[in-house]
Amino acid sequence: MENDNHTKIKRSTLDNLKFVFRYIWKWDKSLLYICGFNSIFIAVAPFIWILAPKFLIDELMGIKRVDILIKILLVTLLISAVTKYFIAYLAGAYRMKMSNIRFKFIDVIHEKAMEMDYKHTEDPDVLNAIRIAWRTVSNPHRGIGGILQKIFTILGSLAGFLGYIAIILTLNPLILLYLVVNVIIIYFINLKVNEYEKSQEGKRTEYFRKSVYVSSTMSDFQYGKDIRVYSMKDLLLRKKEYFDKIRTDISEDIESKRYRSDVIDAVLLLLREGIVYGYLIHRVVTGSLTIGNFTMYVATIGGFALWMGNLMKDIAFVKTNCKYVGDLRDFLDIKDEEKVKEPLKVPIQKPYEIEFKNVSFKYPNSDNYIFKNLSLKIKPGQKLAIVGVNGAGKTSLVKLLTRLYSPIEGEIYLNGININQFDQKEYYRLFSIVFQEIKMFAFNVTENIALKDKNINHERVKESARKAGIKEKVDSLEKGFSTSILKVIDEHGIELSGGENQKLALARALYKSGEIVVLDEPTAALDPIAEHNIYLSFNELIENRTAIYISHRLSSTRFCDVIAFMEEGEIKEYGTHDELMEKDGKYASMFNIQSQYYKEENMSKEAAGYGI
Ligand SMILES: Nc1ncnc2c1ncn2[C@@H]1O[C@H](COP(=O)(O)OP(=O)(O)OP(=O)(O)O)[C@@H](O)[C@H]1O
Repeated sequence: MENDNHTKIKRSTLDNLKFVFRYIWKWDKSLLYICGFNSIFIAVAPFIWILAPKFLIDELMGIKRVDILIKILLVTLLISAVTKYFIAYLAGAYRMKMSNIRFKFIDVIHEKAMEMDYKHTEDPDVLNAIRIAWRTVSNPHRGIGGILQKIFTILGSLAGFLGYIAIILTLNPLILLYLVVNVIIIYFINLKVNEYEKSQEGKRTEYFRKSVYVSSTMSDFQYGKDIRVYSMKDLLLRKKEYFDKIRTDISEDIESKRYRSDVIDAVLLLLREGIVYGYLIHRVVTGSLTIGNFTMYVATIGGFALWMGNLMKDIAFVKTNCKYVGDLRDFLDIKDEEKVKEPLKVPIQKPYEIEFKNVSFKYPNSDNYIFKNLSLKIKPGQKLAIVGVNGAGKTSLVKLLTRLYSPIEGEIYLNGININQFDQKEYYRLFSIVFQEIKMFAFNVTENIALKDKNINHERVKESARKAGIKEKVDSLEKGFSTSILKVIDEHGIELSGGENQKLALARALYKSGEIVVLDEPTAALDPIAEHNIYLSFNELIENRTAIYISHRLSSTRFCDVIAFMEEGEIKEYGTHDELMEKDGKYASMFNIQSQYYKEENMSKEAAGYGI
């Protein structure tokens, strides 16, 4: 997780706490008040049953006044009941508010995940970082939720500290010293175990993420066909088992370390109890301690040791969990590529001219250049077809144009201005794109076309669907344009065919009505009639916009003004269909191979009496 844009910064516990509290203060101050009051009650609660027995026993061993005994008992019960009530009430209020705070932190993570540079989304380190960040806020008892709980318990405990010390000092300062040393040893043992657990978190999260991926694949409808037809059940189960085994091994290792620390804890406790009880009994036997005081000291020392042990564990917990907060901050601090300080307005004069000038590019974490010194100009309103074999770099070109990735060298210009100069969001608005892998959302048809849920122009949605050739199908559905796609959110949702999805994606691009149209294999899944109709209305769809059309069906490129034939990241041939055919180069050869196939097919159909 330590590349140029994603570095781990060492942050102090205090700094991480400040980060958490700054957000909570911004979102819901009342949570801090609740925690503050809670810590006061937590501080008071243990002393009620430390002091009350002393007064009761002293009275019982002395004058035995019934009215006084009843008063002590009633006051004690009342204070105890009130304290318990408030602790329970505040705990409930805390849980509710803390959930909201955690949801807000989760939103912060999601926002970052959706806004960061696209290139980060394929980086496994970043994917792990998202998971770790998510774990920091998703569990109410760990990460931020746990820190907040503990920090106020710690404050409450510190307030009670003075009470315990005052009582124990009246017995013997050495006892206090002994107890403190005892507990500090426990603190360091705990801290070591927690830090070990933290050090394993990266690996544990990595395998958790892998296991979750396989789990979700196993129950994902989209993979269901392959899983069944290729009998993939065992393969997937084995993979999941392998990932889970590594996770479990890490957890077992941590648990065994925790177990050892608990054993040391128990031995120290036994020693402590033996020594302290022995000393107290000795004092009673020699007559220097009353039974009332004996009871009070036993309760105080037991309470103090327990309290201080918990306090130390809580501090160790906060210290370790603040490191998780550090992970969350590392994720939020992942740097995007530097943007221009004062972005330019996207020019309004259209249609747009696009120019790639000496562009070189390779994907992050890869040494292979996809393009070297690529230059290409698309004139205003021109329709460019890009063709070429698989992996030639056609889609990569679109990713660069849309600023999903940036060139390593060279520039891309829009109307003569470097596209990096524009505000990214405004620049995105220019594009109507149909990507090669079509993704539908589990929302209704209208939302899938408009890609928003407010201020939708329903007429335009229908018109776009009509032009894309999907309106008839949608109208035939019981709920028409309100029908949900996929069944993830709505059990009555529908599953569209590959071609129908492609038409819907086309309708989406038409609805957006961006000034630059990019169609990456838009008809690959369409039946010949639908494809033919799209070709017929191609000019109507695109109007006079600048357009890039990527296709393997070379016949479709005739609708474009100019064709670029790509191979190994280079434009090997460039010209109109007729020019390239005349050149008799690779394009012509590819075109002839395809048309030969059609011709042969037609001939055999003719021979079979189809008479086409
Ligand atoms: N995210 C990525 N990381 C690393 N390499 C990638 C990535 N995406 C694509 N590539 C590689 O870049 C090369 C060009 O891919 P691209 O998708 O641009 O090809 P294409 O011409 O559109 O292919 P096709 O006709 O199959 O769609 C391929 O070799 C591919 O493996």
